[in-house]
Amino acid sequence: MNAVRERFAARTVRVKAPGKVNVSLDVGPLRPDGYHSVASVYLAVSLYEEVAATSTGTGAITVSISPASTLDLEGSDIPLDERNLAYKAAAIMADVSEHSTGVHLEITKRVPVAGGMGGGSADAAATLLACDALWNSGLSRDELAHLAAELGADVPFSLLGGTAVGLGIGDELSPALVKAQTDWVLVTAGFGLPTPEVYRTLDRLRAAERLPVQEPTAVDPGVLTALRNGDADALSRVLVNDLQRASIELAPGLRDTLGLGESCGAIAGIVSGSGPTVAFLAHGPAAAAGLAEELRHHGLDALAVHGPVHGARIISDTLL
Ligand SMILES: C[C@@](CO)(OP(=O)(O)O)[C@H](O)COP(=O)(O)OP(=O)(O)OC[C@H]1O[C@@H](n2ccc(N)nc2=O)[C@H](O)[C@@H]1O
Ligand SMILES: Nc1ncnc2c1ncn2[C@@H]1O[C@H](COP(=O)(O)OP(=O)(O)O)[C@@H](O)[C@H]1O
Repeated sequence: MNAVRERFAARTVRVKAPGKVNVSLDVGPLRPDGYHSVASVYLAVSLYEEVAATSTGTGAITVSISPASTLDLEGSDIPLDERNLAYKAAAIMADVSEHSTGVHLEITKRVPVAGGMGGGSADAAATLLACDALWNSGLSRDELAHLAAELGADVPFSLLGGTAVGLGIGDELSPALVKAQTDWVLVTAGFGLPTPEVYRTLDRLRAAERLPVQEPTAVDPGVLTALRNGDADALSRVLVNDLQRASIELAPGLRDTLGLGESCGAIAGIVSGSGPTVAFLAHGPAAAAGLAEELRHHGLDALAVHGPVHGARIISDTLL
C-alpha cells in the first residue's frame, strides 16, 4: 500500500432509490408557508436512481450526472452545484458526521427529470444513505428520515419505499403493508414541469372557480384496499390526482396521451404527481409489457414497471 493510500483509503458506496407514483393525491389550499397540505398514497415503483458516493481527500462535495443527455432535457435544468438535491443531502450529512471526508456523487438518472416521479428526491435519499455508510455516521432510519424531510416533501418517501400514506406536506408518512403487486406503464414526456408552477396553476384554476377548498386529512381507504388486494380494476375507480388538471393546463398534450393509453387497453391512466409523466394501470406484467410496446409503436416513450418496491438501499460498498 503506498503512502497516499495509507493516509486516505477511498471507498465507494452505491445506493439505489426508487421513483414513485402518487396513486392518489388530494391537495388542500395554499398555506402561508407556500406549501399545500396534501393527503397522498405513494407507491414506490421499479425505476431506480443510483448514486455512487466516493470519498475524496479534497473536503469538497462534487456531483456528476450520467447519462449526460439528461442535462439537455427542456424544463429540467439540473444544477451540479450546491443547489443539487444530492449535494444538499451530502452537505447535511457532513454537518452531522464526525468523520466526513470530501465526496464525489455520481448520479445515474433513470427517473424522468422534473417528471412528477420524485427523481431528485430519490437522489437525495440515496445520498443520505450512502454518506451515512461512507462516514460511519450510524444514524437510525428515523434520524435519516428527519434529515430527509429538511430536503424536500418527497424525500422521506424515497428513503422508506413500499406503499405509504403521506400527510402534512407529504412528509408525514405511515407505511401501509402491501404485498400484492400492481403493474403500470409509465409514459415519459420529452420535457419537465416545475412542481411549484403546477401547484400555482392549481391555485389559479381554483381561485377562478371560487369554490371552497377542503384541507385533506385522510386518504380514501378504498385506495389502500385495492392496492393490498392487487385489484387493478378496483384501483382504477379510485385513482385521483388534484394536480392533474393543472399539469394538463400547462401541457395540454397530456390529454391526448391519457386518451391514447386508454384506447390501447390501459385500465386507467393518471398523471403522476405534478407530471408530465403519465402512469397507466395494467392487468399484470404481461399486459403492461404489451401496452408499453403498443404505446412505443405510437411513438411514445413507454416503460413497464411494478410496485411496491423497497426504498433506498445500499447495493455495494467497495474499498478502492
Ligand atoms: C407534487 C409532488 C407529489 O408527491 O411530487 P412531484 O410531482 O414534484 O414529484 C410533491 O408534492 C412535491 O414534493 P417535492 O418535489 O419534494 O416538493 P419540495 O421540493 O419540498 O417543494 C417544491 C415546491 O413545491 C410546492 N409544494 C410542494 C409540496 C407541497 N405539499 N406543497 C407545495 O406547494 C411548493 O411550491 C414548494 O416550494
Ligand atoms: N439531483 C437532482 N435531480 C433532478 N433534479 C434536481 C436535482 N437536484 C435539484 N433538482 C431540481 O429539481 C427539479 C425537479 O426535480 P425532479 O425530482 O426530477 O422532479 P419532480 O419534482 O417533478 O419529481 C429539477 O428540474 C431540478 O431543477
